[in-house]
Amino acid sequence: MKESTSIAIGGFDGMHIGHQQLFGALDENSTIVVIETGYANLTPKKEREHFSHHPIIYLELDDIRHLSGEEFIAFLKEKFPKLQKIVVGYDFHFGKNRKYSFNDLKTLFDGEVVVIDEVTLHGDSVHSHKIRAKLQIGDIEGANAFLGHNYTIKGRVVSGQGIGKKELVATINIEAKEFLMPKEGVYATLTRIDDEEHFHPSVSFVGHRVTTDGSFAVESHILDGEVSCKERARISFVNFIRENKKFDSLDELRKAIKKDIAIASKELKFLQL
Ligand SMILES: Cc1cc2nc3c(=O)[nH]c(=O)nc-3n(C[C@H](O)[C@H](O)[C@H](O)COP(=O)(O)O)c2cc1C
Ligand SMILES: Nc1ncnc2c1ncn2[C@@H]1O[C@H](COP(=O)(O)OP(=O)(O)OP(=O)(O)O)[C@@H](O)[C@H]1O
Repeated sequence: MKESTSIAIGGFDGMHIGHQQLFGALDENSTIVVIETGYANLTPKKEREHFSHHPIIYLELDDIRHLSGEEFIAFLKEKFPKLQKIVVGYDFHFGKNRKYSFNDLKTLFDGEVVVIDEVTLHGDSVHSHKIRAKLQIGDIEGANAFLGHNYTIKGRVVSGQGIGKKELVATINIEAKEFLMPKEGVYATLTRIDDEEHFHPSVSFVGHRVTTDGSFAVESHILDGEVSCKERARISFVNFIRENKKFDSLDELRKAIKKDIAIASKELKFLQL
């Protein structure tokens, strides 16, 4: 990283299509500089690394927020002694009270400053907070279009209530607390098990199990056969199927799940897995 000649700077939660435009302006020898606010929940921690081949360093916002424009540039030049190019977006701000913009970067930095124009989709400006809002209303397709990839969460496997396999369908239950949970309900998903390389077609439930014990669960039923998942799974959201619902009996829930499986199978049939 010390050798990097170009950097892109930002929060980069989601690594969405706007962020990707910035990465496209980087050179071979480059680093993505993530400013961690503590709010990243689309691609928390190192999850961002799945969405770029450029190396990433993480800076805590609290460690740099007090810096003046000059101090910020000096800080970057110390970290990247060969720095020639800084890439930021049209709305990038930094320093005390977010007082400095790309114009200040241009004045203060003696190299090239590339400013990426606003990236929009269907006239709507693409931003991480809008992706969060879409996920929270179950608009998976909208969120995925902004992301440029399927919204994916990862977690370690936890044990469920133990009635799924006996009374309903077998599910992998995961705990994925660092990630934003989409709206409660049932989704057509793709699930990756442990270190397998491929994703299985699946149907997943996110929400409080209001029909049974009321506890919160994220669980995935694999559609292409019985599997065993030991440690962790990734769930990639493709489509919203229906809202979470309280059923009067397990039998009714079983019937609803059967329908969910049919819908998910149909939705996922045309996807290249
Ligand atoms: C496709 C699917 C849809 C589900 N829909 C609902 C639902 O609408 N309401 C509900 O209370 N639980 C729903 N569940 C969760 C079940 O209640 C849960 O699988 C069951 O309680 C067994 O949990 P266990 O795996 O922890 O044993 C759904 C589960 C799946 C796999
Ligand atoms: N739609 C966009 N078009 C061009 N540049 C963008 C866009 N969104 C973000 N950027 C740039 O990407 C970098 C990272 O920005 P940031 O992490 O604030 O993303 P964001 O999507 O705007 O997040 P939030 O919604 O939380 O403000 C910044 O340099 C920013 O200017």
